[in-house]
Amino acid sequence: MSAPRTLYDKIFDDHVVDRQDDGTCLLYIDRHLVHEVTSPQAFEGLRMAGRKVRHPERTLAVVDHNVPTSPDRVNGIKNEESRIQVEALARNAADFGVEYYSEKDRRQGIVHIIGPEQGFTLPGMTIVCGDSHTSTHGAFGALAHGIGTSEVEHVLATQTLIQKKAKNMLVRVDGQLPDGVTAKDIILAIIGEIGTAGGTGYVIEYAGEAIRSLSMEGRMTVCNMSIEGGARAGLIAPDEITFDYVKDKPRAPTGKAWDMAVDYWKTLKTDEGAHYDKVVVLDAASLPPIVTWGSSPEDVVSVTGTVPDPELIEDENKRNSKKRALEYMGLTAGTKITDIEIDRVFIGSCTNGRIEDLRAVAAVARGKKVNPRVNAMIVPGSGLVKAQAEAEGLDKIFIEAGFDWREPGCSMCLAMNDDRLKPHERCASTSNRNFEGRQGFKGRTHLVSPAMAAAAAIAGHFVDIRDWQ
Ligand SMILES: CC(C)[C@H](C(=O)O)[C@@H](O)C(=O)O
Ligand code: SF4
Repeated sequence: MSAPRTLYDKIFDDHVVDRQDDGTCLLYIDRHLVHEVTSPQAFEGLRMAGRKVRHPERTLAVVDHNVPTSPDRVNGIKNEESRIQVEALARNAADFGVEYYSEKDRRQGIVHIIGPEQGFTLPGMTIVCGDSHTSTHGAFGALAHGIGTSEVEHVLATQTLIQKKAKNMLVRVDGQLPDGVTAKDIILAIIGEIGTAGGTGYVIEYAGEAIRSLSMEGRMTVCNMSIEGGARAGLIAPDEITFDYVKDKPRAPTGKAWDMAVDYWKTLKTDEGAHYDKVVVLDAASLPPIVTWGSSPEDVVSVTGTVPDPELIEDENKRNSKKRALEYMGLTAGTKITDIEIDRVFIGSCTNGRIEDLRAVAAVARGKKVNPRVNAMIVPGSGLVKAQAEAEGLDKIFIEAGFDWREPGCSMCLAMNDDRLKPHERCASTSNRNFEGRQGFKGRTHLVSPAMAAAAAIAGHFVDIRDWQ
C-alpha cells in the first residue's frame, strides 16, 4: 500500500511530467485563464520567438479589470489606457486562436467567475491564470493558483509550469454557521486567526461540517481569499454539491464521459491518516459577522466589537504598522463598529459577485431605501450572473431601493477602471483587499459579507445583520 495522501498531493502527483532530484517539477496544466492585465507581454514574447499557443482549446481569455461598468461601454471605452489593454487582448486572442469574451459578450465577466460558469473549471484539474485570486477555482477540488507574466508565457507556449511542491495545511471549520454569518465571515475569521503570512508556503485544504454545508458559491468565496492568508492555493474536496453545480455547464463532460469523470472525481479526497504540516481548527457556531477595521485583511473584528487599540500590541513594528493603519482609516481606538458611518458601498468582485451573493443583498434590501448620504453600487460578476439576477427580478429590488445596478467587471474592487473612491471616502465592500489606495487614492475600505454591505448601505453605518428586520 502506498502512503496516505492529501487531496493536494493527489492532484499534484497526477500532473507531474518530470521531477528533478531537488524536487523541482514540471506540471501539466489543464486550464489556462487569461485576462488583459497580465497577458500582453506574454503574447508579445510568443510573437517574438515565433511560437504558437500550445493548446488554444485549454485557454480562455476575457476582459474584466479595465472594462467600464456603465452601459454605454458598448459604444467604446473612453479611457485611453483601458482601451489599449482591452484591444490588445482582443487582438492577441484572434492572432493566437484563443477563445475570447469581449465586453460585448454576455458570457463576459470576472475571470474567476466565468471559468466555473462555463464548466471550464472542473475537479481534479490544474488551473492557472496570471492573477492571484485564481485560488477561487480550488472550490471545485482543483489545484488552482496565480502565476506571473513570464509563467503565463511559459504556459501559453508549453502547457506546463515549473513548480515545487508546497506544504499541506488543513483548516477545519466544525459545526454549523449561525443565521446571518456567511462564507465571507468564515474566511475573514481564518485570516484573522492565521494572519496574512500564516499560509505562506502552504496549500490549504478547507474541510469540516461548515465547509461541507456551503454552496459552491460559498466555497468559492472561501477559496478566493486563500491568497490573503498567504497560501499558494486553497481547495475543497469535490462532492455531490460540486457535481450538481458542474453538471450541464457548457464545457462540462456529457454522457459516458460525465460518468467516468464523476468516478474519478470521487477519488479526489484526502486519505485517512494523511499528513498535514499544519492544522487550524475553527468553530463555526461561535463566528459573528465580521468587519475589517484596518488596511490588511487580517485586521478583523466582530460587528459587535470596537476598533482595537494598537497601543496594546507588544511588538513594536506591528504596533507602528497598526497605528498607521488606524490613521489611514481615519478611525479612533474604542469606537463601536456599528457607529462607523460609511459613504460608499461596493457589492461585487470575484469574492462576492455571484448570484447567491446578489440574492442575499436582495433579501436585505427588499422594500428598503439606501441611505441618502450613501452611494451604493452592485456589480454582477458576469453577464450570466446579471441575466440570472434580472430573470429573478432582483434588479428591480435593487433599483427600487436606490442601488446603482451595473455591467459586469472587477469595477471598484481595484479601481483600474472608472469606478473608484474619492480620497477619505469610506466604503463597505464585499471584495477581498483593503490595502491602502486599493479602491482609489486615500480611499478607506472595510471588507464585509454581501448582507452586511447591503444593510450598511441602508442604515448609513455598519449594523449587525443578525438584528436586521
Ligand atoms: C491585476 C491582477 C494582476 C491582480 C491580482 O493578481 O490579483 C488583481 O486581480 C488583484 O486582485 O489585485
Ligand atoms: S474582482 Fe478584484 S480580486 Fe477579483 S480578479 Fe478582479 S481585481 Fe482581482
